[in-house]
Amino acid sequence: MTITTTAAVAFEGVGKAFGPVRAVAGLSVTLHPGETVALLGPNGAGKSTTLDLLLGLRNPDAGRVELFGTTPRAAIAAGKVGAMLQSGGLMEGVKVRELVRLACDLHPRPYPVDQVLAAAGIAEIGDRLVEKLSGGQQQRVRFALATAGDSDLIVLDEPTTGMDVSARQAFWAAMRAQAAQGRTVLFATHYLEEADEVADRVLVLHRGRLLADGTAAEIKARAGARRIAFDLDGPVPEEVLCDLPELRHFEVSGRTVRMQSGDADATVHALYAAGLYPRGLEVSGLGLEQAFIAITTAEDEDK
Ligand SMILES: Nc1ncnc2c1ncn2[C@@H]1O[C@H](COP(=O)(O)OP(=O)(O)OP(=O)(O)O)[C@@H](O)[C@H]1O
Repeated sequence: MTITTTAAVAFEGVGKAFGPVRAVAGLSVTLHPGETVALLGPNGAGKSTTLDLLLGLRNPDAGRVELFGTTPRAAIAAGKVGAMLQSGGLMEGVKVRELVRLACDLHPRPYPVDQVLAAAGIAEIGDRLVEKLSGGQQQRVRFALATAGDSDLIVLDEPTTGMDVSARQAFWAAMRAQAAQGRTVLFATHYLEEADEVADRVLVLHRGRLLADGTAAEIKARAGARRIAFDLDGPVPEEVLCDLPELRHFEVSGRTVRMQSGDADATVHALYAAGLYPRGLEVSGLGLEQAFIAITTAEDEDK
């Protein structure tokens, strides 16, 4: 892979181990300016380690990380990157406005404090002490710190943890406004619906490796499977269901059967051939969440 100076983020063969655990293993990926990218993966997939490497908070054991054609540290020193990390505690004993003002003062190309507070939806709580805020409000303050100036790349590690549904929606509206200004946005999430709704591109990480890279629609298609649901009039003969061709998974609830199949036509045909008469038959594509489970499960079975 050639690293070009136009890439916002370039990982080339990056590895990071903690003792025997390979947190990130041979990761190569390029993010282009203006993309909104979700980094999706289960617990321990390597998302936070990837973001730490990207921000220069850890050094890779192997490979190279570049932001805008330079080292993470240089890019950060130049104010090109705003980050909202999962763990970082907020300074105590200061008011929201004071903390945001400090972040603005530290940024080479700061925005006015009031603008930052308003964009993050915390203008009304500027006079509150940071430690008195709810978890969701603290997340907004972290977001304000990440967007205190004119950065080209915004990195967010599970930014909506602790937010309720309406706070989440408001947060993503603010984030979209940032992306609409041409910034590159990279966020780690467990929430598949967020990746589906917010990101132009989804990177699926599992055991430190990149399992899939594409639009949410491509990831769903890549999982290949279709969802089949129907009711049966009589008792459900699970032994017959087990033998259906291409079946990946099924669950029975009362007389309702839900299954995933690699070839819905073959599975449904075999259902009829086995003498079963499904009622209310529905065949549909997988949601992103099911696609994600299908991809990561297939990977585990290959081991
Ligand atoms: N400082 C560390 N020391 C030892 N092992 C670590 C350290 N940091 C991460 N790991 C391990 O590396 C792997 C990847 O962890 P990482 O935190 O990057 O995953 P994650 O995808 O962010 O998970 P989560 O969604 O739970 O935050 C895990 O197995 C984790 O236990």
